[in-house]
Amino acid sequence: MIRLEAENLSARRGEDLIFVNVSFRLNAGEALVLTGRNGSGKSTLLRVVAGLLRPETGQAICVSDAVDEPRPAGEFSHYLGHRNGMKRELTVAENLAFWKSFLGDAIGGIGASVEEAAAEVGLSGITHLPYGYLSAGQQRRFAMARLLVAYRPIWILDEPTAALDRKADAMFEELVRRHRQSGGIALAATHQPLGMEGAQTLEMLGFEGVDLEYSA
Ligand SMILES: Nc1ncnc2c1ncn2[C@@H]1O[C@H](COP(=O)(O)OP(=O)(O)OP(=O)(O)O)[C@@H](O)[C@H]1O
Repeated sequence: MIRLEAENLSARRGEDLIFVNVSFRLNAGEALVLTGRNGSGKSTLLRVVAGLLRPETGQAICVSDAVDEPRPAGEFSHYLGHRNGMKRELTVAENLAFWKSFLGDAIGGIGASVEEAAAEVGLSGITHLPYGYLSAGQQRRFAMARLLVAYRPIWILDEPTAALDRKADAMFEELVRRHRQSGGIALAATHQPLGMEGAQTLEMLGFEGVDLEYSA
């Protein structure tokens, strides 16, 4: 079992403090949806929790039965941002194999094979193609398959289904639902339902104020 704890996070971009005093706690199977207007700091907060940006104050940690001491949350996290993070000239299989070995499995689980992950995102049989040959929707689906090839209990998702069709939305919603059912945690900035039933919400208020409405 794992738990994600964010304590007193604040972050700066350039000169500006984007948010302050953000704290939340998510247990295994739980989810948090970030809302707020454009520029309010949703992406920034997700990147801080993922360990991609250094917070100005505070920390995001993962507490796991499998490790003695709390670890930075980023070590247990997948981050799916706006970019797909795949090389166009490599095949899908090469891209996913790269991520599988680069990310490795976090303690507590084992990632799917490349072909299993392709099947999960509904795209079996085309992993031999160069990534750049695929449609935008297919490319996005394979970016989602990255979440499956390496085991990470925390999924950090920045508008993951923007520009996807309804069927792909439903597919991804199901992946997130299953991830949570097996004890995973999901953290997302999204306007879609995304398998986030029962999620907590956190409204980012940006510069307008430092108080954050936090509702369970
Ligand atoms: N690399 C950067 N350098 C300086 N400022 C930045 C940088 N990236 C983002 N910002 C600023 O930080 C603020 C928060 O941006 P962020 O992308 O976190 O917002 P958001 O809530 O995710 O917005 P959106 O809904 O448009 O995706 C914005 O004012 C933005 O201009």
